Order: sequence, then C-alpha cells, then structure tokens
Amino acid sequence: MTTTHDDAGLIQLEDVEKVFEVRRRGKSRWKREKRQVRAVDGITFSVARGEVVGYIGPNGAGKSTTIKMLTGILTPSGGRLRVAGIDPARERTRLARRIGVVFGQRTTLWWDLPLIDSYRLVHRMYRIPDARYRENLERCVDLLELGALLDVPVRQLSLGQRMRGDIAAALLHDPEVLYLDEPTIGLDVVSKTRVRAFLRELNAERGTTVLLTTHDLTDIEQLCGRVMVIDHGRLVYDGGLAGLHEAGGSERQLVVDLERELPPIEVPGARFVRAEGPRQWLAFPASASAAPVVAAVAERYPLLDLSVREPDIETVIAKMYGSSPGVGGPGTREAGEKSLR
Ligand SMILES: Nc1ncnc2c1ncn2[C@@H]1O[C@H](COP(=O)(O)OP(=O)(O)OP(=O)(O)O)[C@@H](O)[C@H]1O
Repeated sequence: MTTTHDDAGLIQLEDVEKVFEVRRRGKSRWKREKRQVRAVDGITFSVARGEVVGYIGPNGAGKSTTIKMLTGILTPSGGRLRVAGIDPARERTRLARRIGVVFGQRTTLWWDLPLIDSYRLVHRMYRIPDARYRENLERCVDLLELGALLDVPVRQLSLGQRMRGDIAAALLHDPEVLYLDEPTIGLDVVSKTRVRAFLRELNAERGTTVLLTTHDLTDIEQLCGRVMVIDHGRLVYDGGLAGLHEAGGSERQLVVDLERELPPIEVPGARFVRAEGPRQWLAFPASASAAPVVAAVAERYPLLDLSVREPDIETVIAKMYGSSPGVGGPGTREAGEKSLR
C-alpha cells in the first residue's frame, strides 16, 4: 500500500511553533509577570523513511520540545506536524504503536522489577503478537548483550546497562520511527560503542527511521547521514556533515614537530596558528589536499614529525552558535570523545 505521507516524508513539520507561558516574580513582591518563551520558533523539515538524522543544538535550543511535540506529549502552538500521517497531539495512542522513544535522562523501565518483567509489561501494553515479541526480544537481547541482565532489578543496573535496556523496551513493538534524546549521555566509551553499533544495524536491517538529539558529536559522525542544527528555536542548518564543514569554513591542521624552536613557519596555502616550543600548528582549508603543504614544510624546515588533524564539527557548530570553541586548538579534534556542553 502506498501512503501519501511516505512521499512527503515520514516526519513532517511545517512552521511548527511552541510558545510556553511562564510566570515569574515581578518587581512587586506580590505580582507575577507573564512572559513568553518561544522554545520552537517556526521550524520546517521533513525526514524520509530510513533516514538517521542528528538534531543538535546548544542547551535550551528547543530540541527536547520538538521531540515532545513529535511524540504528542506537547501540543504545538502553531504550524503543522505529522508523523506517519498522524497528528501526534490528536492521536497520541495510535501514534504510540508506530514510534519508539528513549529519553537518555529518564527510564521507562519499572525500577524495582527485573528487566524482563518490564518487557513482559510492554508486550501486554502494546499487545505485541507473541511470536513477534519473542523474535524482537531475542534480537535485542543478543545485539545489546542483555542476556545476563534480564533477571536483574532495573535499579541495580549501571547507566549503560539501563540505557541498553531502555532501547530494547522502545523497540519491542517494531516502531517505524525511533526518537532518541541523548542516548549516550553519561555512558562509558564501551557502552557508547555498543549502542551506536546497535543503532546502525537497526537502521540497516529494519530501515528504522531515527531522529537523535545529542551533545556528543561522535554520535553524529558515526550514525547520521544528515544533521539539523537548531538554535533559539530555529533551524540554522539542515544537510550533510560535509556541508556543515563547508558552511562553517572548517580547516584541517598540520602539526609540525621541528628539530628546534624556530620562528613561525611560512608556506603557501597554510597559515600559522600557534607554537609551543619546537611544535607548531598550521591551518589549511578542509577542502584542500594536505600534500602540497606537507611537501613545502618538509622541503624548507628541519622536521622530526608531522601529523594532520581532521576538522572538528564541534568548532564548526560553535561558530554557528556564535560561541567560541573549547580547548584543543581552533578547528581540530585533540582526541577521543567530544561534546557540545
Ligand atoms: N514546560 C516548559 N515551560 C516553560 N519553558 C520551557 C518548558 N520546557 C522548555 N522550556 C524552555 O524552552 C526552551 C527550549 O527548551 P528545550 O528543553 O526544548 O531545549 P533543549 O534544546 O532540549 O535543551 P537541552 O540541550 O538543555 O536539553 C528553553 O528556554 C526552556 O527553558
């Protein structure tokens, strides 16, 4: 059966707004002033079936509010929103069968019960056919390595184990769309790797559409073919990772270890960034080849070592937010995991 929403996008937002009215204490002790917060300020996008999209932005940008509208928890103040052809706020229960939701900072599992009991309850609540439930459970237990944890009460699980438990619970009813709000927050590197591998496989095998908010840019780099950047409730970028680099004018860096301390290196196609003793950092456009810069440096200077550092999307995004990048030299990654916090 062909459905029209599939042609237009499984998730569709047109000029969606969410305005919160907040009351706070005014100048007089007894009066409370009303103030409006535009958490989402006219957002339009569409996500096709099978896409894995990163939805990122600084704290308070409007990411969680968007996800809550997409699940029907919050009603938009304006605009039009459809998920699998359903208006989430109007038909929240019907939509619940089509979507899975994982909020990294909260659990949907029953705290005092063994993990498997939460799954049994989900089985009943969603009226999942027995064979399908067993098949999905087996698959999740296998891929998320939950076997040894099924009889453990949820409160005794580590954060990483609980997160894997939550992801499984969100997938037992075969949702077409999975919303993940900070799925790797607080997890150690091993757990993060496991969760990312699982999501990649889920998308490749089942074609599950994933919308993911995260502060961890490694999630984006490893999972998402598309990134949407939101700031102050507005979409400021929607496209591929490469385009994000272009939009931010990102640069790669050449780290040069000289035999001794020397004045700033001067070679065509690169600019001097900084020096620390005999080590110097040069920057060149991410779109350019490193070869001519490397050759020019090697020809003119006494070298011990050279390395190229890839541009870091954290810096590119920080530029978009109008804030400054963190430590580690402008525009490149020092090592390992990164975050926008
Ligand atoms: N229930 C609410 N009542 C009033 N204001 C709210 C409410 N929920 C969110 N806001 C405000 O809306 C804005 C967007 O919040 P939201 O939680 O969507 O941001 P976020 O991008 O998810 O941030 P974070 O990365 O910190 O989770 C913020 O200014 C927040 O204070």
